[in-house]
Amino acid sequence: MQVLVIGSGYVGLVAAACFAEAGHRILGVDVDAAKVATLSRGESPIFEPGLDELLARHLASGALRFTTDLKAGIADADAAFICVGTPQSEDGSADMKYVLAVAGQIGDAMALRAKDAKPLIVVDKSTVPVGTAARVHAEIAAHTDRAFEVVSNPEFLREGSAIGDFLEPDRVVVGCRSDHAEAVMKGLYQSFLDRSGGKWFRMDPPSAELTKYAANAMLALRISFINEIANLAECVGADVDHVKTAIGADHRIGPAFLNPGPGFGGSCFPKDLQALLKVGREQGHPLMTLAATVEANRHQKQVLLKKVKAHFGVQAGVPAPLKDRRFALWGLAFKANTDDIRESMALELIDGLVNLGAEVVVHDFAAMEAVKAKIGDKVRYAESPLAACEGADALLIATEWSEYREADLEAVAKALKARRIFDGRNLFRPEAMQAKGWTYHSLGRRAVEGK
Ligand SMILES: NC(=O)c1ccc[n+]([C@@H]2O[C@H](COP(=O)([O-])OP(=O)(O)OC[C@H]3O[C@@H](n4cnc5c(N)ncnc54)[C@H](O)[C@@H]3O)[C@@H](O)[C@H]2O)c1
Ligand SMILES: O=c1ccn([C@@H]2O[C@H](COP(=O)(O)OP(=O)(O)O[C@H]3O[C@H](CO)[C@@H](O)[C@H](O)[C@H]3O)[C@@H](O)[C@H]2O)c(=O)[nH]1
Repeated sequence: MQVLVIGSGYVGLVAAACFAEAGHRILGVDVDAAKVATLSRGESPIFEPGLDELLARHLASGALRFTTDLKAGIADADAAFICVGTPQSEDGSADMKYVLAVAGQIGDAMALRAKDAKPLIVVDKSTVPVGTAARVHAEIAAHTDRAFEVVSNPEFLREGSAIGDFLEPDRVVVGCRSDHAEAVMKGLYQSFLDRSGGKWFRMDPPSAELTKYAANAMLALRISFINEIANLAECVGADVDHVKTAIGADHRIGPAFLNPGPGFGGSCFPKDLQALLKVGREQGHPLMTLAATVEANRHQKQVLLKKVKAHFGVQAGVPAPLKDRRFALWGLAFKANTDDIRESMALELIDGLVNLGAEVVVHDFAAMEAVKAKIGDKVRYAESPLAACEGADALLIATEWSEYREADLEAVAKALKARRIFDGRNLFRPEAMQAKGWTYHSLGRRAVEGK
């Protein structure tokens, strides 16, 4: 099949590369000429494991090309995927300006299609509020009388494991109203489902649109829930590792997405939750569990800083109480295996420490450049995890890169001023740390004090 993929960000690039992998001919489109030039040279503008290889292979074979001009591929396209951003507006709602702009551009370009061409399947893959398929339809129809149908096909990939998620999906959700649209979508996805054993769900477009928000809301709710249980576990002397393993063994609950952390971040949960809350308010149906999820996460993003403040005896009203302290911070990305720092808790932690007068030396395996561009010399940047620890009063861990878990802690201890770790990802067990003389604070397990 011939496919236009409009928007070459995390979702568009992964979709383009994976559809090419499935044997389709893909034209990736982006308004950002610099990004298109980078991609056309075979370089990926984002860090996503496995993406570089797929891009290189399919650019070389000619199955995948990039352009700034969507007209270049519209005449022969079977489907056109909209994968542009839907950022949060000031009132919390999803900003639809990029999606509707693309709809207008598709409408204009439709004149290049033959009058008797099969209907173009316009696929909305961006995360959008219920009713968007109808809005996109109206926008395109205002520009053309050529045949088309708008389909909602929400994307569930996670950054950091996006290629695997796309090639082997748990499920594909397609909101459409015709068998022709369903057949085109099956043609694109069937080989992935054959490989993963994933499920195919055809439904109406509004249900597909709501499914995306409901999935993210449920996942975020689980995280806020386990974070609250972790915080409570500390108060009552329980260990959240035992609790999460035991509740996760109930097949109705399941073990995934029950890891306490320093507050969820990223480009999706925070904005999608706000967008769904806004829809609830507009409908006169406030979503109470979701509001609590967001509030619990706001609190959670402060938990690690609170532990640091308590340990170092920071008192309210004392100016720059940490002015003689230096902290090493491992992890800047909102989670491991990505360079994305959108809504990363690490940035809030840096703000909190710097406001208290502390010096912060940071390390990350992929997100250093993004942080440098955002906050410049507010912190110092270390070339290695060990270098970050040199002369620091404590090590703070915000992102669960596996290399951190496997670090040589004896070398870390030599670099630090004291054996002291505040771990926002529970990378180590408290007993093991205590046996080696560490002061070790983590989430939902007892804190241990070294000698
Ligand atoms: N990032 C994720 O993990 C993820 C996962 C599932 C769904 N989503 C959703 O997918 C959508 C895209 O997210 P993303 O993270 O890929 O965004 P992104 O910001 O990384 O990429 C969007 C791209 O669209 C381009 N663009 C904007 N207007 C354009 C136009 N008129 N024509 C062509 N290109 C245009 C931008 O230049 C940019 O490269 C959002 O709605 C998001 O919520 C994201
Ligand atoms: O047990 C867990 C799992 C995740 N997180 C945090 O939750 C956030 C989101 O993580 P994750 O969901 O893995 O990353 P995203 O790439 O943001 O993916 C989410 O958002 C995407 C965009 O909508 C969806 O497509 C995905 O299905 C959905 O998982 C991150 O801060 C994680 O550190 C935890 O704290 N504990």
